Amino acid sequence: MSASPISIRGVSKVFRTDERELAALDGIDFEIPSGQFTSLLGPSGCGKSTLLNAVAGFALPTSGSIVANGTEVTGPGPGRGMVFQEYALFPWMTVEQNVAFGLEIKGAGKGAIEDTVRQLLGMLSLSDFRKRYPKDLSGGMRQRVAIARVLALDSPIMLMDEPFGALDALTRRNLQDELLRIWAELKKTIIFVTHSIEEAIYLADRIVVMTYRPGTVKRDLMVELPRPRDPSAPEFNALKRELGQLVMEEQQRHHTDELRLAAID
Ligand SMILES: Nc1ncnc2c1ncn2[C@@H]1O[C@H](COP(=O)(O)OP(=O)(O)OP(=O)(O)O)[C@@H](O)[C@H]1O
Repeated sequence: MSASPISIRGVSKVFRTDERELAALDGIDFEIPSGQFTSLLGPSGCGKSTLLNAVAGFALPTSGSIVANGTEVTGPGPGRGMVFQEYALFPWMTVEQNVAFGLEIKGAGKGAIEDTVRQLLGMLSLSDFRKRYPKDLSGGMRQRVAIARVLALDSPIMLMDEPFGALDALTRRNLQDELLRIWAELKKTIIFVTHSIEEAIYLADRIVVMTYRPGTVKRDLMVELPRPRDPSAPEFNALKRELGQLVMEEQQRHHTDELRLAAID
């Protein structure tokens, strides 16, 4: 694999509706090296999901280009797996059927599918739940299945859009720890969208802070704290304050913009 499995080059995105044009992203430009855990951080409306969807190939940029695994992104592809906040599981399938689904579509053999599913269910502590249906699982368990399902495809790139946003604090921390363990073991390149500053610092090698509309890169910094990270450590809190200031500036712009739009309506 090349040193930069993801290159984002001059990416802009404009949404056009009948009434107006909305510039969601403007001139985003950065490279993500292999195996890096990058977090996109920013308040609501700064284009985090839009950028992630562009890398996934779900909604392409208006201008600029994205190269993933050496190939220009022109649509979704097996080299990039996506985990959403909403679990996106098939409700009529059991846990093991959900995890096996992508492998069946790929045409993998029965034995290979069984081996992979067994290994992933073990890795995510889901073995005892393999015959259950999503409705009989907690939110945290469902999100484990969603992660296992993406891992089954063996994509070198994992894209995660606020995957733990709907979970309670304890479950969230458990899954963050699991994700770090899996990331270290499988050496995935991850882009993780969050609006939680603490989550970004806890997880990421690198944090890209985005500006409110149009989304641009406001700050791009490496998190040098050793792992496992301690959210009560002074260095952790110093970084939290620094990032909090940056995010708050953008939140303020969001607020001002909303007031301006309300005045126009
Ligand atoms: N399909 C669309 N059509 C029109 N506008 C859109 C569309 N998708 C997103 N937008 C707008 O683009 C901007 C960026 O949205 P996006 O969802 O990427 O932000 P975000 O940072 O991920 O926010 P959140 O954390 O709330 O999901 C927002 O103003 C949003 O309303």
